[in-house]
Amino acid sequence: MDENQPIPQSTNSGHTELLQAQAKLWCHAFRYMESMVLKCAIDLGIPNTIHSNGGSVLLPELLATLPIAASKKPFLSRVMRFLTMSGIFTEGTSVDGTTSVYQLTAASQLLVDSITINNLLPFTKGLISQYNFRSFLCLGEWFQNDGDTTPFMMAHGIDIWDAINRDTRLMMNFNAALASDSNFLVEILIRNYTEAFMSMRSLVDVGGGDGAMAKVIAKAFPHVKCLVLDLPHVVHGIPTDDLVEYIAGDMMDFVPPANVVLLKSVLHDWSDEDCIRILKRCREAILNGEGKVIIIDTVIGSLSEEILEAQLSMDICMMALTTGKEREEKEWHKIFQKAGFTEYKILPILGIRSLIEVYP
Ligand SMILES: C[S@@+](CC[C@H](N)C(=O)[O-])C[C@H]1O[C@@H](n2cnc3c(N)ncnc32)[C@H](O)[C@@H]1O
Ligand SMILES: C/C=C\c1ccc(O)c(OC)c1
Repeated sequence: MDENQPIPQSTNSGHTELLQAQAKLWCHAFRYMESMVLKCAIDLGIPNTIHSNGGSVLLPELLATLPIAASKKPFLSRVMRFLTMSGIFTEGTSVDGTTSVYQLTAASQLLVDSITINNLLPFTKGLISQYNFRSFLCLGEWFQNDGDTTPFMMAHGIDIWDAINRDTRLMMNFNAALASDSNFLVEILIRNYTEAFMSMRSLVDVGGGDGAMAKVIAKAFPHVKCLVLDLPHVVHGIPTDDLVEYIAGDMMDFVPPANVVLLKSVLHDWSDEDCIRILKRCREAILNGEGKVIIIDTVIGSLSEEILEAQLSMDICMMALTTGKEREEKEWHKIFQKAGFTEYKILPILGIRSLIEVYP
């Protein structure tokens, strides 16, 4: 056969569309393979290995470096082929034409653990954790249930915040996951939102976790007094820090006073009623009514298909794990009004997320 001839497709069977629909169905039902095989690559340390090898690795080098059993070596190229198809790696042929050479893509560069900046490995691991998978398996049953529960609670017997409270490992992984996301976004913020930081006097990061974002802000803008409010078991596990002050408390009851009140990835964990309650506390915290609330969360809608898919996927994730949701602008507008705020401005400067300034 002539090597340059494409393999003939079944074009005249009269069943092309039907067979394409079958392929679509296989792909859809198999979408979790993208998660599972990515998890496999992370477990084996493949992104780190390619990075430490100078960004490019030959298959035999990869096989020699990774912790894999001799009998499993013939299987690795299939994992790499799959992840190349889904945009995690690129695959080419070595100069001498005898073997494959793999490189990182922009996406897998974010999974390199040795880089402290732009390292989304902890967050990605969090997304593909067993806690999540088990919750998603309960989604159908949850819909048939009238009780006041979440798929996470059905799977694990307790809600996500209690689970984090009881399981130290989960708390460390969860805090590290969110901290990596915050570190990623705050670097973009200090470059693109500089003037706003310059004019701040004090900032309280409500539900600020281990203080990752507050610490970067305090370092970049030393004139801003930074506070972090989180639940007692989160705050008590954190070593004290000269840059930020940690306050243990419940944001439903009290938010310490500040010029700017920050809520990142917090409101999407909660129902509209809970968000209104949290926002009322935040509004009361703004010193002399001079300042604002800054929300970093998703406003559903994007011209980028990939960003929209990420937003709607995180919405399902919030449905499975929490009592929250991702919101469209009109839903945000309603809760701001009900919490007593007058105006807001959406700055779509953070990809999947937006920065929303809300004025008292
Ligand atoms: C999704 S995490 C976001 C963490 C951080 N803002 C970030 O984006 O990196 C939600 C945070 O809210 C905290 N939280 C949950 N309930 C809270 C409450 N009632 N009062 C204060 N913090 C709370 C959790 O402990 C957790 O750190
Ligand atoms: C790490 C995986 C899950 C997760 C859970 C709750 C959140 O609010 C969240 O915000 C981005 C992510």
